[in-house]
Amino acid sequence: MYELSLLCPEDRVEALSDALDALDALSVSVEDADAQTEAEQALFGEPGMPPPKDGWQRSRIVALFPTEAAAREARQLLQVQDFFEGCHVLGVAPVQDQDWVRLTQSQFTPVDITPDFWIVPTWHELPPQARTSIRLDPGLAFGTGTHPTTRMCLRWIARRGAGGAALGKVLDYGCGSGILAIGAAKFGAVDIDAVDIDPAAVESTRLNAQANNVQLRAGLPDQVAGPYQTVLANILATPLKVLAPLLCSYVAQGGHLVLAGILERQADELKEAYAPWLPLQVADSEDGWILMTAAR
Ligand SMILES: C[S@@+](CC[C@H](N)C(=O)[O-])C[C@H]1O[C@@H](n2cnc3c(N)ncnc32)[C@H](O)[C@@H]1O
Repeated sequence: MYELSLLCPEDRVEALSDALDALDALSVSVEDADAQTEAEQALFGEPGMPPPKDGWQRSRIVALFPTEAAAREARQLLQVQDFFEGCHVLGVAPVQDQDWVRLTQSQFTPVDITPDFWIVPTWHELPPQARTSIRLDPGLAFGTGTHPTTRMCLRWIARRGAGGAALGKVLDYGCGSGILAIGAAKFGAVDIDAVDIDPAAVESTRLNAQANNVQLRAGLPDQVAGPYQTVLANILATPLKVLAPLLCSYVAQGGHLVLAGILERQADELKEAYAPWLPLQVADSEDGWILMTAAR
């Protein structure tokens, strides 16, 4: 296979990508041409905040073609179009044949949450020390066990569950892949709701629960039926602040609220936002992220 690489300004990305699709490119990918340089700019802000930028200043577009002739023909056709003004051809080059499945799989290896609790992709053997495990492959929804926010929530679940304290009825609010809900089931919870605003996450949670022989109810947030002994929410600081009264109202007497997706510097604003309902405390930290918990 051959790849045609182009450099273009922000306002040409869509036209060029559409044209490459129309020219039967097998795939088209768009990258920040200034990534890892002084000129790199943030593109996404937190949900609820204005995005810092609509698109990258300069993008590198890479289109894959089955033959060199097809890649060169696409280059020639594009160069004479009006919308190509301001764009540049970086080159046409062969792509090394690789075992892409093996390459992708090699990037996802078993992850330890505690010495004996592991997240393991289905194509890997279970590590011998994994007394408890979640089988999970990377998919459309967030939550593979590698992100510090997910890991801290799982550690909290494992500590509490392994310590003999019942997790009781559990709510995983913003379930993504369902990893926290499945983790709670692995540590003894039997009555579990897992909800997300993203239908793809709900579907992913259902499939991952099935693959792990776990019973839970996955759905949209309107299916929440509290109160719960354990409320888990790994979202981000801004939505967590907006959700404060709602999430606190779901926590049963004697229950626990566990929040992640919060940066160290955001601890005070979260404490303040939750103070009318529950006294949040920092319970764990990893790589600049913190876990905040409260008991009712
Ligand atoms: C960071 S992911 C966490 C996924 C998983 N629970 C974990 O810990 O890895 C956050 C999830 O929250 C969902 N989400 C964001 N805002 C939400 C809201 N207001 N209500 C419910 N879910 C929300 C997103 O769709 C996403 O799947």
